[in-house]
Amino acid sequence: MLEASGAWQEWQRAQCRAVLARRLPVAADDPPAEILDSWARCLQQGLDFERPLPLIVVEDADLRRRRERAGRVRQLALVELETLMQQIAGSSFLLAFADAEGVVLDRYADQRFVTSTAGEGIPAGSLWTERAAGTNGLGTALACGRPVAVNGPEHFFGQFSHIACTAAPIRDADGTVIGALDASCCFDSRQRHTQALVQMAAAHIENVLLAEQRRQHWVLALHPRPEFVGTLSAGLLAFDGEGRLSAFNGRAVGLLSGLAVQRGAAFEQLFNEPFDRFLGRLRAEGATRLRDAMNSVLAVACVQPGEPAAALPLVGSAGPAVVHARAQPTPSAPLSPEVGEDPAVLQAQALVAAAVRRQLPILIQGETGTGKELLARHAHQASGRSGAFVPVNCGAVPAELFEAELFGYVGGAFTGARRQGQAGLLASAQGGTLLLDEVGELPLPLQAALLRFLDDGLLRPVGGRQLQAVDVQVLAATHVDLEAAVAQGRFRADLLYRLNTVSVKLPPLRLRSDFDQVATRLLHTLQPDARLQPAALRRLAQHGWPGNFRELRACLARVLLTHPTGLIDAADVHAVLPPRPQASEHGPSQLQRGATEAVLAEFRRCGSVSRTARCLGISRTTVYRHLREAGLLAA
Ligand SMILES: Nc1ncnc2c1ncn2[C@@H]1O[C@H](COP(=O)(O)OP(=O)(O)OP(=O)(O)O)[C@@H](O)[C@H]1O
Repeated sequence: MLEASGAWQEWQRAQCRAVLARRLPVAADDPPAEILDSWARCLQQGLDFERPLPLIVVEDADLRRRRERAGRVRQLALVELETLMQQIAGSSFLLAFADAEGVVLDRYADQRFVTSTAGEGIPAGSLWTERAAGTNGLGTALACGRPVAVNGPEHFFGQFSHIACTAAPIRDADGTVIGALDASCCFDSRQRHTQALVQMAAAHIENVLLAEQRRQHWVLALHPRPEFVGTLSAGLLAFDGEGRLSAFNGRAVGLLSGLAVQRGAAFEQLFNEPFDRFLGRLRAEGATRLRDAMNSVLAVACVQPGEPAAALPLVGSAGPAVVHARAQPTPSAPLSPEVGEDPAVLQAQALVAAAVRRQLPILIQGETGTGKELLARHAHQASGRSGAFVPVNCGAVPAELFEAELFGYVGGAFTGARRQGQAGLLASAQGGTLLLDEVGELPLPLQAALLRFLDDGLLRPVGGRQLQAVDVQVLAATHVDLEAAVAQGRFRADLLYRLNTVSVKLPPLRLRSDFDQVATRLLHTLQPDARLQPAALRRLAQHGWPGNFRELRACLARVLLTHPTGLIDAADVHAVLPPRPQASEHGPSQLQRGATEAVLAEFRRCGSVSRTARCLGISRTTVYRHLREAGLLAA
């Protein structure tokens, strides 16, 4: 916050509230602190909410000079912008790279956005400092040195209140801000994931710059788990020949929190070992572990002075000898055509693909049957990992057997165990991906064991003493609100924060914008020559679909049974749909109630859980859940 007197702060907040109240139809809460700080800076610089400033665009010659001066960071930014283009394809957006002075040097835009008024308003050469354009993504990220999102009315000038921007500054190895990336789109079509993608892109550029600019130093990549050493979650630290810290990235500060991560710090201030001894170990045995000064063990990969920067796993293609061999991800896995064209779904798909390439844990949320497992399979494919995809339903395995199932057991570990013991699911996912489906159902003691595994990547088979390191990409899926489960003490907060490093939410069928396409495609997989009349599609779209894709498939299969000719009209659809509440645009609790009522109606009609599950195309667990919610079964 700015240094300011209480009266000035009060006046400034009153101004902000007054302006927001005018811009928003309903009373708004205070905007986030970084927005208030930015508005305060704008007011201090003499800007007036009521008097927008004309856009400043630098001359062509100046733009050329700036592009030349930006050099390497611009080269890297252009590569990242191209990748981002593919990742957020389908939504209407503009991506920009600006220099440290806030001048847009390059922009990539979706055709729809570039020809809109908003898109035309952000040309190459335009100046976006707060002084020139008030609070905005690029200007505010550059001013505060942190990633920011500026949504619609949070822009200082009302003329930008139809735009949402998310921007992240880029720092060089000295920690100086040398540019920023931004993604802007129309406020109404903003996507929550864009912010994470922009931040990951900026972090990647910073890592490459650090490795390149400290080529003559020892560059270490660290993480508590070995398989994360080659990902964006790793901390990077560069040490000169004397063992003095010369550069580090933001993740390193987080991983070594509590220690003096600052330029000039001695290796020994951060680690429990003299620098020379560590180098000796590195030469002799290719050291892969280090203890920090708080005695935590970290996996480490190291690039020696003079080695090409690309030797560092997360900045180039060739891995150094000291890191585990790891399957190289495919650069951009093709999108599965089955998934659909809904922008939120495409966005989720792009985000998981980007996250697995960096081996980050992902939490996939969505109602039952929305395609969470399908998305997880896509993520596995996109990771390029050579091991197996192993899905496990945490609600289906009895709690007392689950630990053995997941971690494996040694012979004679418990009554009924096989004599020779058995490897667990985690071991079967070695080099591949484990999907923990219905992770909210994981019993509390197992949550602790899973957390321990996520922290150190070591398998502890039940009844055994030997630890085994495995390299597994962990994905989790859930249809329940895990934050609420945490509040109720049913789920560990620390585990949730590990699992949801990246989190995506799949929309239910009733809210998908591509409903007609997915229904038609699903019908064709059942009977290629079948056709849905437009009125039949409309009737289908009115239904609430508590079982989402499973229910839709079961319904289409029923229609085809009675209409083998395959030309389906609204009455045919109506005949196989149970009476139930219509799709609603209201809040989730009402939708949830609608789904429970629909399951209850079907249960009353057919009288058994199994038949209800079959008719609706949902699992029996889901039917039981709704019956519990309706009070028909004990919780
Ligand atoms: N976009 C889609 N188009 C057609 N079928 C789909 C689509 N998404 C999912 N399905 C199908 O719907 C069924 C349920 O999908 P999936 O198992 O991935 O959902 P889920 O969200 O994991 O369900 P649950 O929460 O009950 O485990 C599967 O048969 C899957 O093939």
